[in-house]
Amino acid sequence: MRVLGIEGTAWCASAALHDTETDETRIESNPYEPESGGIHPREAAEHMADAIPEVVDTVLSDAAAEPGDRGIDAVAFSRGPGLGPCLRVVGTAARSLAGALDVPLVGVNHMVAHLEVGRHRSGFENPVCLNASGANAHLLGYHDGRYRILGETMDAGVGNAIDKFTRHVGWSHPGGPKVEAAAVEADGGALLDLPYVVKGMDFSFSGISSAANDAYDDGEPIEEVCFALQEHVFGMLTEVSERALSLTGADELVLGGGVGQNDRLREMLDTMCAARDAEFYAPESKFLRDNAGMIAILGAKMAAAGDTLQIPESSIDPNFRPDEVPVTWRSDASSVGYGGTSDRGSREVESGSDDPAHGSRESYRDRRGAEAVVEIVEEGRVDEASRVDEGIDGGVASRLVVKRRVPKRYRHPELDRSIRRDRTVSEARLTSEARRAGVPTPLVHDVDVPNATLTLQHVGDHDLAADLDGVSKATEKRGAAEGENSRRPEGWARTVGEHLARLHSAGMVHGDPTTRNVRVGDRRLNADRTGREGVDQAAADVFLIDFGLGYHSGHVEDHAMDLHVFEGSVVATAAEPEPLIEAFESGYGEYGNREVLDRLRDVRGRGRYQ
Ligand SMILES: C[C@@H](O)[C@H](NC(=O)OP(=O)(O)OC[C@H]1O[C@@H](n2cnc3c(N)ncnc32)[C@H](O)[C@@H]1O)C(=O)O
Ligand SMILES: [Fe+2]
Repeated sequence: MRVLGIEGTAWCASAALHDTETDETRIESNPYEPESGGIHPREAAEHMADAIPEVVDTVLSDAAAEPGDRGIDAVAFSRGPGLGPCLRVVGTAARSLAGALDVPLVGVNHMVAHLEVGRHRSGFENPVCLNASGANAHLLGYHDGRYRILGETMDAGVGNAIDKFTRHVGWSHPGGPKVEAAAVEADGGALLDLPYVVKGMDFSFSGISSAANDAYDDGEPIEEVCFALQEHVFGMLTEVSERALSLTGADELVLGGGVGQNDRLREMLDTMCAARDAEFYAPESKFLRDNAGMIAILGAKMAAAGDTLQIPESSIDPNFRPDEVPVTWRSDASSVGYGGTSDRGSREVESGSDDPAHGSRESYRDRRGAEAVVEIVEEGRVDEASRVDEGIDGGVASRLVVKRRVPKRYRHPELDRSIRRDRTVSEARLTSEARRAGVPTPLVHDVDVPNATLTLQHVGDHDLAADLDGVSKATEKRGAAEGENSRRPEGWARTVGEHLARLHSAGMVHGDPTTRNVRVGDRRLNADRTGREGVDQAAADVFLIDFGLGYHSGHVEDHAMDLHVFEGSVVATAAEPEPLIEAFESGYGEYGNREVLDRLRDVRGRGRYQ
């Protein structure tokens, strides 16, 4: 099959011909280069109107000149997201071409094209995908017929965030390559401190662009600012990518988008994947930046699946989100989701050590999460004096979790040290404070800041992600058979809402309340807690853990963000997220501030493609 692709969402007017038999893609592009400042939508659209007919002509006449011209089987175009005036030019050109050639029309989502090109060329089965482009930044994973958004920027796209700084210092568009070149010239001294903002698998760049502008205005050498900007921005993207791999159990990562051309970003992602035995693939530059090559490649897959458009329904969509696209071209049943059970990072080791001086160690488990190594230790008896917290009766056989935040080689060593230290301290402090506010959390037994290590009480017998994924259906049945108060996932979700409301009312934010950070079900602890400290049966078997990204805040926006992170993790996992989200919000509404729920609608609806 031979498919003509047309791209023109913002700056690149491009046409391409992809031949599925030879897997060759012929690309012709004409970029718009603003004389000053960033992209002006009207000028960009004028550029598209001039340049698109030219690039299409070139590709078509080249094709016709080939010996044994086999014609064109479909016309694919970028339907969105992008700048409305530009997209309209592309849509009109594509419709008239499909009509003239009398072939089907295919409407391609530009963001899905950015990632499918990497999947196509790597041959990976089921990767997590990081899109690092100008106007966007997000992590996607395929689940149940859609690409779900596992995490995304809460404000600017990554390229735009960097370009905002380069505009400030008077460099021409695009700024990304100039920042990369300047960063190489930095002298490697102390790393400038810039905001590093990760919330679950979401992240924010708005503070970092302004802080970089301020640093430059304060006379910091531009090379140092560029260096720090890259270390922070790409460190954040690499961290959330690792978290997505860990949470989904996926072991393949592909990179897409124009910023993916940056060597430092590729190096970080490569180092991170190597350290966790995951495969990393970044396509060559021409398949990363905008052009019609990726549109023709995905267009061909869609056309082969019969996923074509009738003219009346072929309108463009400037806010076209990747999770709105029904994935018709993948027949595989495989999925990535929060409940991923093929956690390659985990292994179980029976240690058998039975030294009474250190308590009897019945089993030892080493689990590699995204940022920490967790060891579970069975102890015969907990030494009362070693507890930082007080609260449960001594002398019970107890399971401990030893959690160590391991150094990350992909990250700048200074940044790495301060992140691990800060998170260890926050986790210890907030875990205890939350419990005092009535939210069930593990007891903190020991805090070792220099080694970024915490010793915590083991709570729950599985996490909520496993529940949503159906893994623990058996557990539920067993509970029912034993005549216990067996609870459905909606019940857990509701309780999480209540817990977050209590936490927020006490002026705290969890920072990462995903379904993996909710531990459920522990009969022994229920018995121990029920009726005490005002903790009732329903609430006592749902625990919040992992407060490393937590902080103190009474702001409605920060509280709404917690709810958004939780709901994002539910949507990424559950086949039917709606009832869970409803239960969660009703639980929150019971004890929490209504304003936060209103703000949540805002956060959700915020257009992120400006
Ligand atoms: C909606 C669509 O129009 C948009 N496309 C887009 O932004 O073009 P793309 O080619 O994916 O990315 C361009 C961005 O990529 C950055 N860029 C290019 N080379 C870079 C480099 N070596 N280092 C850092 N950034 C780089 C540019 O500065 C610019 O911000 C998108 O995909 O979000
Ligand atoms: Fe793009």
